[in-house]
Amino acid sequence: MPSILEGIKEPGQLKALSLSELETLAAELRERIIETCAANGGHLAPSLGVVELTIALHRVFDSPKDKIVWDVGHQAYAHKLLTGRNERFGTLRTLGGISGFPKRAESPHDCFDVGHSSTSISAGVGFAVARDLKGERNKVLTVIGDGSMTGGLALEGLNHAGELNKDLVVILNDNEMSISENVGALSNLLSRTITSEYVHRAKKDLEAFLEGLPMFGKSVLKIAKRAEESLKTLFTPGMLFEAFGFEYIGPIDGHDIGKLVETLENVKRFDDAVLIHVLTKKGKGYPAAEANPSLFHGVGPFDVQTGKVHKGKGGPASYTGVFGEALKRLAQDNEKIVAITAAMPDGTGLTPFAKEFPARFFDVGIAEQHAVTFAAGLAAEGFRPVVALYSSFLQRGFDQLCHDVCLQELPVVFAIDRAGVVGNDGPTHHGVFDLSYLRQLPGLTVMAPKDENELQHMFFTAFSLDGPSAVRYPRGGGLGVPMDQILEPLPVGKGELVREGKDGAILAVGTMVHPAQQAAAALALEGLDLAVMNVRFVKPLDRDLILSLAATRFLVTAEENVLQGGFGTSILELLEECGVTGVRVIRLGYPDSFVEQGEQAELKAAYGLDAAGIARSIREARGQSPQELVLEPADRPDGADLSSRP
Ligand SMILES: Cc1ncc(C[n+]2csc(CCOP(=O)(O)OP(=O)(O)O)c2C)c(N)n1
Ligand SMILES: CC(=O)[C@@H](O)[C@H](O)COP(=O)(O)O
Ligand SMILES: [Mg+2]
Repeated sequence: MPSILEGIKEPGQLKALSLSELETLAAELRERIIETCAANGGHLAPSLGVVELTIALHRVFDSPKDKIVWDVGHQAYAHKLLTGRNERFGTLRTLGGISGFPKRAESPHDCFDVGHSSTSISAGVGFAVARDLKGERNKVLTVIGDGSMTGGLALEGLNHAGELNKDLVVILNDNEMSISENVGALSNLLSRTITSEYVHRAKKDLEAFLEGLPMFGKSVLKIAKRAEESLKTLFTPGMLFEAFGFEYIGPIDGHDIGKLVETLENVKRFDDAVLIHVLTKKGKGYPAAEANPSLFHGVGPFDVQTGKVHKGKGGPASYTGVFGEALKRLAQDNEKIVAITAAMPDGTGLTPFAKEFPARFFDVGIAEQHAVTFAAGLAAEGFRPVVALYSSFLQRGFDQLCHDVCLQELPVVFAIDRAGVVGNDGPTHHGVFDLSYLRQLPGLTVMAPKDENELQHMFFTAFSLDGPSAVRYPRGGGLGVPMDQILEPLPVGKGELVREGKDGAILAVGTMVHPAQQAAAALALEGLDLAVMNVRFVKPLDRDLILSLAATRFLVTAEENVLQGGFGTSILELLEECGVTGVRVIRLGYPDSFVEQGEQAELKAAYGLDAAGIARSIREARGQSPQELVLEPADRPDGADLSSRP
């Protein structure tokens, strides 16, 4: 017998289902989500937590006329399955497949593209105001997690929405988790257990205070005891959201479809700003994910039966891990070093530091802007903060980087992880803009390591500088190079010539150095003798070395960044500035379009940023016919004996 899910081609069909059929559908959705994430990896725990909520939303409202705006969008798998994408769901997060996030281009039911957090309320206010200006009638519903609610943008949205008091429903999906445990005062307020602890503590403090006053006796203590109930009422999330101008409903059980449907039916009739506080369990329905929601937040392929995540090939330590270890070592010698993350202690490799130096570690929640300015304040008082963020999330903190750090020349170190393409998370998460937005900032030193050993020296260098600095490095494993035990500062603004050559030079940044060496080795066999420079410092540039290489009259720049305003552009600027003419410059990088999702290697190959692609571009530029590039096993990072065709 076909499952209920197989029969759902569009969400309107949910209206005909009974409560028990909806419950069966919830189980089928979970099964489909689990099997797909087990094969492809994905945001399993967030999506499992909102299965009932998603069913209820589609049962009560009429998408796409009614707008359902997901925050982050990593929890929208059930939404995708109920809106005509069940058959293609097996392609989730793969090249050319279904996106892991809502995407307008993918379905009319995805009304807003997303991937970064805390955008839903602002977007929802936009939808609501647009609706009213156009004189249309539809509901606007935003679904935001407790973690995403800690982002400043969400609070800006709430602030505006409450004042406008438009017909807007904000659903707060409170699972008491961000990727790791949620943090911050707001999270404490939302938390059911901590709320009651807080009330208890407040009561105890009041009692202690009153006992200390001789003129008050036991009778006042009795009053204080009675005050406990009033305190409970006082310290509720409702109070906060009502202060923002929202009607507060909840908290309600987010796994009770009947209750959710009933609540949403009631809310459908309101035309004010309403906030529904829904309590859910992250990972609901899959024991391994319930037990370890952080691991299963965004998980790689795993075994469904055992819940064991498949190990990769083993391989070298990740750049992230090397950063974390190097930072610990540096912090042992320098007590002024403090570390800051915006809700990603594991992802940025700061967890070991946090364990060793709990008082010097700060998780500020999903608050990149605050993270950067907070670091600036610390630096102004003589501390040496490192702000560890993913490249694409640092985009949020650009003004703070410019205005609060660089303008004041404060020695804040930026550990910019996930630079370059990140893989299956796709365009919202690729870190392909940072070189462009970093290199324009006066006084900022910008480094990119060719391997994980150089990464640790770069952090040593960064902490030895008097001004701001950034080290950008990719997602995933290093090259497996030997690691120096003694860390040393690199000469600032000096590159490294890793291969000599008289016919031209490849100027390669970070992850591009190794493939550039491979390409140069292959082209040497064809009679083309190219030098390779490990750029190391995108800012300040090693002008002398670059100008000496320009004497060959053929320069190729290679970077994992968009070509617009990136490293290659800086070379054109340098040549123009120095009046150097007659040099052919080929710039390799990502184009002026958003890079799609796919495996990192697939994407690099597709954009000509692997060894084969670099060699191909060089041959084409020199008018040579395409040839097969054969890589020697020793040239490959994994040592595998493979050939790549350009
Ligand atoms: C601006 C930004 N910073 C960081 C992230 C990484 N990130 C993705 S989901 C997430 C936690 C979200 O928590 P919550 O909103 O409570 O959703 P849950 O996963 O608990 O359902 C974080 C930190 C992001 N997507 N966007
Ligand atoms: C949704 C989100 O932004 C994060 O969960 C992100 O997917 C994490 O990616 P990494 O696996 O690179 O840490
Ligand atoms: Mg949460």
